Order: sequence, then C-alpha cells, then structure tokens
Amino acid sequence: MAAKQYLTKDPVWIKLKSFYETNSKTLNMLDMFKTDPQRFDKFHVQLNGKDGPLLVDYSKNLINDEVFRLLMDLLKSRQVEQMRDAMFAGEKINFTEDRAVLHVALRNRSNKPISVNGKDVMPDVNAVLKHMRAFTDQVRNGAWKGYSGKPITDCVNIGIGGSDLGPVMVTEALKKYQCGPTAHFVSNVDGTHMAETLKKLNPETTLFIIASKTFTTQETITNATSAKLWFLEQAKDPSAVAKHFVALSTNGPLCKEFGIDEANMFEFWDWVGGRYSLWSAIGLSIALMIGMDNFEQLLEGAHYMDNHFKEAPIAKNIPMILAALGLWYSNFYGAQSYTILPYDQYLHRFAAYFQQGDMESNGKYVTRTGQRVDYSTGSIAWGEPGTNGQHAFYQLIHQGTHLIPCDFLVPAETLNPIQNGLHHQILLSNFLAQTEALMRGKTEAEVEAELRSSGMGDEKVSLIKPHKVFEGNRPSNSIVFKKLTPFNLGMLVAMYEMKIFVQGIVWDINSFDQWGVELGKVLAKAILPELSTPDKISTHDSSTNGLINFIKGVK
Ligand SMILES: O=P(O)(O)OC[C@H]1O[C@@H](O)[C@@H](O)[C@@H](O)[C@@H]1O
Repeated sequence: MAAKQYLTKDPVWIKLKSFYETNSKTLNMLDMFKTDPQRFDKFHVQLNGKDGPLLVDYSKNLINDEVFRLLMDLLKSRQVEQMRDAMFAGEKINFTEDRAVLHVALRNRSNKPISVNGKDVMPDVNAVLKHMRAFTDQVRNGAWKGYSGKPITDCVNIGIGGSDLGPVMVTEALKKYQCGPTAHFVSNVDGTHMAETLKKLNPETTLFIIASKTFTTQETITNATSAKLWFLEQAKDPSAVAKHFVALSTNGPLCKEFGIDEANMFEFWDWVGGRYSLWSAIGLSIALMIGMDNFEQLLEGAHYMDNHFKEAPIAKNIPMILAALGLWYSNFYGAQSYTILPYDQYLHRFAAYFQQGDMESNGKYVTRTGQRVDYSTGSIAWGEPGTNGQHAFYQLIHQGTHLIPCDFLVPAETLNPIQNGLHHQILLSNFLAQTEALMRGKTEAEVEAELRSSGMGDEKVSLIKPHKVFEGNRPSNSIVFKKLTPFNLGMLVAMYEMKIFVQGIVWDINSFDQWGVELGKVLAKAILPELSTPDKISTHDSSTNGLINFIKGVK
C-alpha cells in the first residue's frame, strides 16, 4: 500500500476544508430540496435483504453534490478500500496487538476460505458453531439436565464489556424470538448486580456462562467465583458444577483451572476483538435464548451487509456513506457527538452497545505511525429509544448550541401491533415528524403569525418570539427496515461496525486495540490492598489519599 499523506495535508481534505469555510453558512437543506427535486432519489440507498428492504435516506444532511463527491474522494484518497480488503483477507491490521481483525469470518456464511498465518480459519469457526448448536439444542429441548434432573430454565451470562454488551443488546432486541431459557446478565463487579440476579434464580435450573476472552478480567472472575459459591451452597457436590457452568474464552488453560469441563468450553480466537465478538461463542446466551437457527440468521444478516460493504461502489456503499457524513460533521462542523435513536423499544440497548463499539474503537489520539493527531477522532455515541428521547433530550438537539447529527432507526412494521397497529402508527408519525422538524425548524415569521393569531399583544410577542424559533437545518439519517428480525438486526449491527471501521481508517488510527482501558485496571489493583489495611494511606496525591482515608473512616 502506498504511503499516505498526513490527513490534514491531504489535498482532498484541504478542498473540503475550504468548501466548508466558504459555503457551510449557506448550505440550507430546505432550499436544496426546493431547488433539486431529485434530492431524495440521489441521496438514498436501498438494499433488498432476505427479510425485506432497508432504506437509508441521507438526503436530510448538510451536503450538496460537490460535498458528497469530495467526501467520497476523501475515502478513496485515504485508501479505505485497500484497508477493507486487507481486513477481509486476514492481514494483521491490528498491528499493536499483532492480530488479524476477522469478525467477518465468524459470519462468513459463504464458507470461502479466510487465512490467518496461512491457515484457513473457517473449519474452526464451523466446528464451534456446530458445538454451539449441539449444546443449545440439548438445553432447549430439555435433554441437558441440571444436577437434580431438572431442565434448564435460565442462563446467566457473566462477562463485561465486549463479553456482555452484545449479548445483552441482542437478547433484548430479539426477545420476541425466545424459544429457550431466559437470559440474565451480570457484568458489574458491584455485588448488587450478582445478588439481585441470583435472587430470582433456582440453582437446580440455572446455567452459568462465564464469558471472557482473556479469562483474566477481574470483574468477571470475581462474579464467576461468587456464582460458583452460591451454586455449591445448594448443590454441595463439586461434580455438579460441570452441568451448570460453561465457558466462552480464548484461554483454555485458565478455564480449566477455574473448574470448567473441557467439553463445556466454547472457543474463539485472538483475531476476534471483544467488542466485535457477539458473532462468536460469546453469542452463546443469544443462541440459547432464541435457538441456533435464529442465531445463524443473525450471522446471515451481518454477512449480507459485509458483502455489500465489500462490493458496492463507495458512493452507493451504506457504511462508507454514513462514515463520510459523520466525518463531515465531526471534523469540519466540530460536532462532538451523534445520537442513535431507535424507534423500536426492543432496540433499547442498541446505543449503549455502540458506545463501546464506537468509542473504544476510535477513541485514540495517536496515528498508526505514532503521531499525535491535530484533528478530532472518536465521536461520542449516545441515544435512547424514541419517543422517550423526545421527552428528555431532544430539546437540546432542536434548540441547543451543539450540532448533534441524528441516526433514526425505524422498523416499518411492528412485532406488537396492539390496538390494530395504532401504537406503531403513532411511533412512525413521531419519527417522521422529528426528522422534518430538525430540518425545517420554525421561522420568526411563522412564530409571530402563530402568536398574533392567539391574540397576543406586541410586547408579549417580542418577549416570547425568540424562544419559540427553531433554527432548523439540523441533519439526520433515516435508516428504515421492514421489521426487526434476527437477519435485519445482524445487518444493522454490521452496518455500524463497518462505518466505525471506515472512520478509523480515515483518521489513521488503530480501531482494534484498547490500551486506554489498562491504566485504571493497574491502579485499581494497587489500591485494593490499601482498602483493607488499618493504616492511613499517604502514597498517592492528597485527593486520592483523602478519598481512601474517608472511605475507610466511615465504614
Ligand atoms: O472478554 P474479556 O477478556 O473479559 O474482556 C472484557 C472487556 O475488557 C475491557 O477491559 C475491554 O478491553 C473490552 O474490550 C473487553 O471486551
């Protein structure tokens, strides 16, 4: 691959910057819709997946033909396509950990060989899927019995970060497809999380899934040990553990040391990043709850998006386009965050999932060659489902001082058409109204006419008017799919994963390591013994010492 210029020295970047400086104040979406009847046709992409169409309408953005062309040129110039191909080919693009980045292999339903270090990884991937199928089928059909001979009714996934957030998000999103045990999740080392979860469970019918890529994560190992103690209090016999504890990990020896039967270990590999691991054995709780057929549908949907990402030309490529729009706002307009707003209650953990997916991937200030960037990276991702968000934080999106681009995620059909679908019609009308309101705003003249028609006098009108004006011209993407199915969910998750990948390449950072989470872990280990000594602590700064001594004093 040819060496790249530093991002802000790239001629396309410079052109975008100068376009922004000259034209951004006059780019008005409403005007552009009026003067260009083709705007929607031009600025949307539709895919036709197995479970119905996906429409990504990005016409309500602060772009015209020229910006769009320049943004696409930027992706070309930053060699996004070459890096994409390198990832799919199993090259070790995660160079700080000397690892390939191959979550795409986990959902490579074509089975075409993908090699790491000259070895095709697909046979291993397929073997684990087979193991997951055999195991989850047995648990779901009751053939797998607990120590007292009863079938499993509940499973508890014990993991954190990438070993928790994906399964939590997906099991919530696909609750409607449940045909196996109910999935529970314990992630926080706060004993409350474990205690409150165990309260609801019977050890005779509960399966614990210890999910940890490294099997060294303090929170997970502490929680797993507590679960085992709780279980043995009732089961008494340590040989019963094998029927109630399984592990998902890349670290076989440590699983064994913990007492997990080798037959109950589900393997994955160092080329699966934690935050990209829901497609691997880490998805076992998903497969247990919704069955392996549905889990494979999730993989199919992601594979469908992977193929689109690999094959569609840049200007018709959904992850590329979403990434480019995000860069436009983040690097030129100075937007620090964006929202993910699912108009689907089942997707209530979707934004939380992509907080790790995006911020752990792209929250880096050093380029791949070790320079400190002089541009912003890593957008802050946040959001809540609509319409709840509307009654909470949309005020700031509409009338606040920050530019916050919004992604609306919407199923055209609901899985719960109560009152003859009335709820969904109301939900849809709210989504449509929000994107329109963000763009259109409300002019001074409109506000004045409204106030006057209510009989308000001059003085009151001038007092109230500025507060009711909406500047408008605020951007959004509308991502509409037919309905929430395992396939469509897989497609949407892969869409964001690839968007994040593209942004990381343009920013020239390594989106696949996470050194930034290490320092706190190390310091916590040093502080832990200090909390149990009677001595006054004086080894830190005065604030940290003061806090430690206060906590010890009040206990
Ligand atoms: O799956 P394990 O190894 O327990 O890691 C769990 C999580 O740990 C954190 O520190 C991060 O590094 C995450 O990327 C990771 O998903």
